[in-house]
Order: sequence, then structure tokens, then C-alpha cells
Amino acid sequence: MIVTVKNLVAGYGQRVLIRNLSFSIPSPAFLAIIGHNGAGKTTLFRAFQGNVEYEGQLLVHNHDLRHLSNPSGKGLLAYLPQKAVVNFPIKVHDLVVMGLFRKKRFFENYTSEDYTLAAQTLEQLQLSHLLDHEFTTLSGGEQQLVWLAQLMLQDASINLLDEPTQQLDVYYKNKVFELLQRWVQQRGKTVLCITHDLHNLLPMQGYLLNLSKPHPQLEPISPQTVQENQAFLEAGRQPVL
Ligand SMILES: Nc1ncnc2c1ncn2[C@@H]1O[C@H](COP(=O)(O)OP(=O)(O)OP(=O)(O)O)[C@@H](O)[C@H]1O
Repeated sequence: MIVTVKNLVAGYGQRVLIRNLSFSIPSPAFLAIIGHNGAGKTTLFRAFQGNVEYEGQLLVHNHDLRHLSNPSGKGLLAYLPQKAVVNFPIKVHDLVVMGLFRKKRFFENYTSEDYTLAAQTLEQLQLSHLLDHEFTTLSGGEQQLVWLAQLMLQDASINLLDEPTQQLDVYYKNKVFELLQRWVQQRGKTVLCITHDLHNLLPMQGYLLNLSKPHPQLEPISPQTVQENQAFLEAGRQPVL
């Protein structure tokens, strides 16, 4: 088992959002994390990054994340936030190449080989035409895909993606889920993906975790489980305590 969550309790002060959550996912695997707005999906990712106080344990390869220093620098964890803001001028390929940061020493310059890798990653996402564009002039969806390209270059074992398809058109939503499936099946990555796009999960192989359920647990993705969870979420929310 690669990722184990044991008796996790997390929230903000009196407000407990995650109560006694436990699950294990084998490696490699795809896990969709679903639930109503405010159910605690991003909070779960914050726990993985040590950005929220929690009780219980988060284990990666049987190592407690609390005791692992710099998991992103070691290529263990990479995180794609829901919104990442850039308010300085930077070209798309300069932003993407930074995904290679952990292979560089402080202040070491990126080489032409690094830029070739960045260009190849952009090509995989059909974004070569944007390579030399100013990042801040791109549309929201284009920006989201550029961040995804940067995350791909990080080449981490476990990838936490917070709504990576939120702003994408229907074509790119399908493409990104296909890409995530290939990451798992061909590159052996583990992907934890927060999403509200349940119908996009239908062709996926992996698990889902519905944090809106009273006792969330892993369910295999299948037409039946996707449909049941869609109906569950459409039926309404539990009252917030
Ligand atoms: N720093 C904080 N202090 C207090 N409450 C917070 C803090 N951050 C988030 N919350 C609250 O915790 C709840 C869960 O937030 P979280 O971001 O985990 O939800 P989510 O399931 O990811 O929702 P969404 O689908 O809307 O992104 C929300 O009601 C939010 O207002």
C-alpha cells in the first residue's frame, strides 16, 4: 500500500470537517475525491501538505508524512491548487520548465534540454502554440493546462490535483482525464484528484471517495458507483454541524 490515511480528523478550530477517515490505496492508482462544496476535499489535501492541523496518520510507503522533510523536494508529493495566481510577467515555457526545480541546485539555470522537455510536455497537452505567450494573457482554462504541464514535469510519485478540469471545455476535460489515466497506467503515478465532473469518471479505472457521505470509504469506480454517488450528491447536503 502506498498511501494510507489512518483515523484522520481535520478541520478548523471547532469545525471538524473530516471525522475519523481511514483508507489505503495501492500504488499506482487513481482516486477521485468528490463531495459537496465545503465537504473538506481541499482540507484533506492541506493535511497531506501539513498545512492544517490534524489528528491521525498519513502514511506514504509506511512513512508518516509528519516526519518526512520536504516531500515535494524529494519527488514524493506534487500539488496542483484550485487557483494559482501569477501577477508578474512570465512566458509559458519559463513557467513550465520550473517543474524541474527539484533537479536543480539553487540559482542553477535551466538548460536547453530542460526547455526541450518543457516544450514536449506542452506538446502532449496540445499547447505548443502558447509556448512563447505571456502567461497572464491566457484564458483561465489555458492557464489551468499550463499548470498541469508544470506538474507533469515535476514527475512526483503522488500527485494531488484540486479540480484540475474546473475551467476546461468539454474536449479538454476528457483529454485531461485520459491523460491522468495514462499517468497511472503507463508511468506508475498515483493521482488523487478532487473533481465535481462525475460523468468524466465513467471511463476511469480506480476508486472514488465521497467526503459528503457520513462514513466515507473507497469505492471502485464503475457505472453503478458513479451513478449512485451522483444521485447522492444531487439529493442534497447533510446539515453542517
Ligand atoms: N482557514 C480556514 N479557517 C476556517 N474555515 C476554513 C478555512 N479554510 C476552509 N475553511 C472552511 O472549511 C470548509 C471546507 O473547505 P474545503 O476547501 O476543504 O472544501 P471543499 O470540499 O474543497 O469545497 P469546494 O468543492 O467548494 O472546493 C469550508 O466551509 C471552508 O469555508
